[in-house]
This record gives sequence, structure tokens and C-alpha cells, in this order.
Amino acid sequence: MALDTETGIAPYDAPEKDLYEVGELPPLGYVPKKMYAWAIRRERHGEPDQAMQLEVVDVPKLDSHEVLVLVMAAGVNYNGVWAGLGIPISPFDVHKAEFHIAGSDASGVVWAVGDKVTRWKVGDEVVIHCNQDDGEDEHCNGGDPMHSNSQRIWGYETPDGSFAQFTNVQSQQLMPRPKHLTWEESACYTLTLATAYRMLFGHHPHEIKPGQNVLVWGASGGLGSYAIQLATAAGANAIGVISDEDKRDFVMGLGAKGVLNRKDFNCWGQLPTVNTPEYNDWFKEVRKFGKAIWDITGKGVNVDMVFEHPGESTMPVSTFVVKKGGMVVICAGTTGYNLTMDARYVWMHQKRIQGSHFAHLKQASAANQLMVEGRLDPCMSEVFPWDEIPAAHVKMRKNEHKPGNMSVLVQAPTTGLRTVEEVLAAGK
Ligand SMILES: C/C=C/C(=O)SCCNC(=O)CCNC(=O)[C@H](O)C(C)(C)COP(=O)(O)OP(=O)(O)OC[C@H]1O[C@@H](n2cnc3c(N)ncnc32)[C@H](O)[C@@H]1OP(=O)(O)O
Ligand SMILES: NC(=O)C1=CN([C@@H]2O[C@H](COP(=O)(O)OP(=O)(O)OC[C@H]3O[C@@H](n4cnc5c(N)ncnc54)[C@H](OP(=O)(O)O)[C@@H]3O)[C@@H](O)[C@H]2O)C=CC1
Repeated sequence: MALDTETGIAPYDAPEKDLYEVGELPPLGYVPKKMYAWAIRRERHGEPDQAMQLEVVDVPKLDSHEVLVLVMAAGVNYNGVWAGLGIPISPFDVHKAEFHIAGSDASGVVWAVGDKVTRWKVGDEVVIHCNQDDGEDEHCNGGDPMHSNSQRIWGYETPDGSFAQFTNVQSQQLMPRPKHLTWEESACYTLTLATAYRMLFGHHPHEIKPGQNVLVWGASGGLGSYAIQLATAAGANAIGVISDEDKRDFVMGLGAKGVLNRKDFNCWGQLPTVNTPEYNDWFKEVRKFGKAIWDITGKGVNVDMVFEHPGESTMPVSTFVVKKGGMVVICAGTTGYNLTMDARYVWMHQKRIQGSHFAHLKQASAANQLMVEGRLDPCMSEVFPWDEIPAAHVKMRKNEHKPGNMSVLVQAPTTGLRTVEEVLAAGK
């Protein structure tokens, strides 16, 4: 039987060159020697606009199970900020490469495949999830690949992310692109959506269930905007937290049952020493916060789950307000890593504290399917041109970004395009 080599992309003329300008397409499947990339180097660690500089580098070489993707658009995530700063770790200490191309989200076109790849072919339109592993140990074969020692995040713990014209990924990282979305919309969601999916549905028996209540920190942010939508889709009640009244309507529009403004309360930061006057003040304030949740859930009804990521500033509150036998699920410590809590509430009320990190393919794929079916809004907040990739990260670093998820254009020359043909036409 003949292999399926139909690309679905109309033939077009383009010269074969060693380097293409950003926005210029090579012939389909032709791999140039060089590419443009925003590269971080160890000596440049610092704020994003210092760390990320435009360079011409070699196009990555493919291994047998890998796929080279021409990047149409990429997503902006916090791990690009962390990679640039070199905090809490320098990515160079992990992958040992000379330079680091950040970017852990992308939409694009399969441009070349390794000789063992069977699921994808040149011309396929894809989005990329950011989990890599070696696929060899028991966790990857019957267990949870996220528990494998070989588990790593593409574009953070690997040097070859999506802020470049091409990126090489493991074939298992690819998923079909929602064709109803533009290149930039489809680039903005996978990392935060799949992470939120695993947090809400990946930790048995505490998967969020219809009718349950979940408190979502940073509800207008990347993770939060999907947590609200996923919880709502599952029939649960999401209570979102914001810091600015401008974000209230956005979060309610995603389906939240209620929204709290954290600026109305004063119980943030590490837990004061128990039974001191400071603790007593903190306790009054945290009860006020808990009461505000009851105003939404019903008197005395504590939340079944807390969706945590700010970390140090909110963990004492999260562990207090979650119900007996409930779960605080945490994937980050944006405000600090030194988590504190009143242990009495954790053991006496038998609360579960669960770490969560990205997602495996099955979880990422289930989340992607909801996007393909149009059941979730990608919540793309803003699109930046290629030249402004560092500036987009500066905005995120300062918490000045708009609600939702940011995207950047790479080979797509302008916004609003959905096909390769439209990219070719716009490029002319
Ligand atoms: C999808 C997107 C996700 C995100 O964006 S997440 C946000 C960005 N990511 C982050 O901020 C995470 C960054 N990563 C880290 O900060 C580090 O990744 C960790 C702190 C999580 C782990 O650090 P490490 O240095 O990799 O830990 P060790 O290698 O496991 O241990 C350090 C040393 O301690 C020894 N050790 C480990 N366990 C034990 C034990 N049980 N008893 C005695 N020693 C132990 C090891 O061997 C090693 O030692 P030796 O440095 O000499 O090799
Ligand atoms: N382990 C994993 O797999 C993953 C981890 N992450 C990590 O999760 C974190 C959040 O990512 P993401 O959602 O994309 O980021 P965003 O910046 O989009 O959203 C974070 C939200 O947190 C809120 N926030 C900021 N400061 C505080 C504070 N002091 N107290 C409470 N809330 C605060 C903000 O909302 P407001 O000011 O309105 O409250 C902001 O919108 C990052 O550290 C990122 O690295 C992200 C994805 C995957």
C-alpha cells in the first residue's frame, strides 16, 4: 500500500536557500542550514530583554523519533522568564548546551520526520505539548511518564524551544491543530491548558466532580483562565481570585460562579508564628476571606479543591480554606518557594497537598480535544510580532499582561491566518 504522502497544501514556488527571512517560507519540506532564533546565553542571564537576543543558529538535526516543525506562532509562558533569569536554576546546568532557545508552546507545520516516525508526515498542521521523556522506563510504560527520571520540559530543560523558525520535538509531542483557530490562537494554550487539566482531573480520587467547588488563584491568568473553563465544563463551581476589578467580568465570562478580589483582604505571605498577636490578626483576616467564599458556596461549605500556583503568598490561606479531606493542588511558587501552613489543619482535617507538573500525552491530548471541538476559548489576550518576544516576557514578569494567554508570531507574517496558503499569500 502506498504511503499517505498527500499534504493537502497546494504546491508553491520558493527558492532553496541556507537562511530565510522570518515570515518567508522555504519549499515545503526543504530544510535550510541556518535559522533565526531568540537565544539566551549563560552570560546574559537577567531580565528577558537582556537575556534573549536575536541570533542566527544551525537548524537542529533530527533523531529517528523526532520531527522538525516549522513554527508559525509560539506561546508566551512564565518558564521563558525563569529561563532568562536563570532562577531557580540555569537551564544550562540541565542541558549543557551553549545557548538556550526558550518557548514551550507552538503551532506549526511538520517539515521533516525522523525515519522511525509513523504518526506524522510533512505538511501536517500541529500544536506541540512540552513534555519529553526517553520512553524506556516503567513509568513511561504502564505508569505515569511525568514520574520518569527522564521527564523534561521542551524549551525549558531542552535547548531547542519555539522562539525560532524551526524546532525539533519528539513525535509524541505533536497533536492535531484546531483548524478553526488562527496560528497564533492555536499556539497560546497547550502548556497552561494541559497543566490545568492534570491538576483538576489527574490526581485520583480528588478529580473535581460535578457540583463540587474549586478556588482558583490567578483566575485571569494563563493557568487560571483554563482552570475556570475546565471546572465549569465538568459541572463544578469555580471561584476565581483576581487583583484588579478590571478582570472580574472576564473571569465571570469564563463561567466562574463567583470572583474575589485579593486586594480586599490582608492575609498574604508566610504564616505568622502560631498563637502570636500577628497570627491572631492573620486568622481574623483569613476567616474574612473564608466567609467571602461561603457567600458564594453557602454557609459552612468549604471548597473541595484549591488550584494553587502563587505559592508562598497564598499557601497558608489555601490550606486553611480547603475542606476536610479536600486537596490543595500546586504547580508553582511564583511568589516564593518557602511554603508555610498551619499543620494542625492539615492533619486534623486530613487535607491532601498534591504537587502537579505539566501533563502526559493522554492528558494533554484530552485537553486538546476540547479545544479542537470548540468547547474551550483559547483566551488569547495579545499577539506580539517576532521582534517583541522579549518585550512580551517583560510584560509577564511585571504582571502587566492582559487577562488570558499571550502569543507571538514566528513564520506567520500577520495575525488572523489559518492555513499555509494564507501565510504564503500574506507573505507576498
Ligand atoms: C510546563 C512548564 C512548567 C514550568 O514552567 S515549571 C516552572 C519552571 N520550573 C522550575 O522553576 C523548576 C526548576 N527546577 C529546580 O528548581 C530543580 O530541578 C529542583 C529544585 C526541583 C530539583 O533540583 P535538583 O538539583 O535537580 O535536585 P536533585 O538532583 O534531585 O538533588 C540535588 C542533590 O541532592 C542529592 N539527593 C537527592 N535526593 C537525595 C536523598 N534522598 N538523599 C540524599 N541526597 C539526595 C542529589 O544526588 C543531588 O546531589 P548532587 O548535586 O551531588 O548530584
Ligand atoms: N509546573 C507546571 O507544569 C507549570 C507551572 N507554571 C507556573 O505557574 C505560574 C503561573 O503561570 P501562568 O498562569 O501562566 O501565569 P500568569 O502570569 O498568566 O498568571 C498568574 C496569575 O497569578 C496571579 N498572581 C500574581 N501575583 C500573585 C500574588 N502575589 N498572589 C496571588 N496571585 C498572584 C495574577 O493574577 P492576579 O494579580 O489577578 O491575582 C496572575 O494573573 C508560573 O510560575 C509558571 O511558571 C505554569 C504552567 C505549568
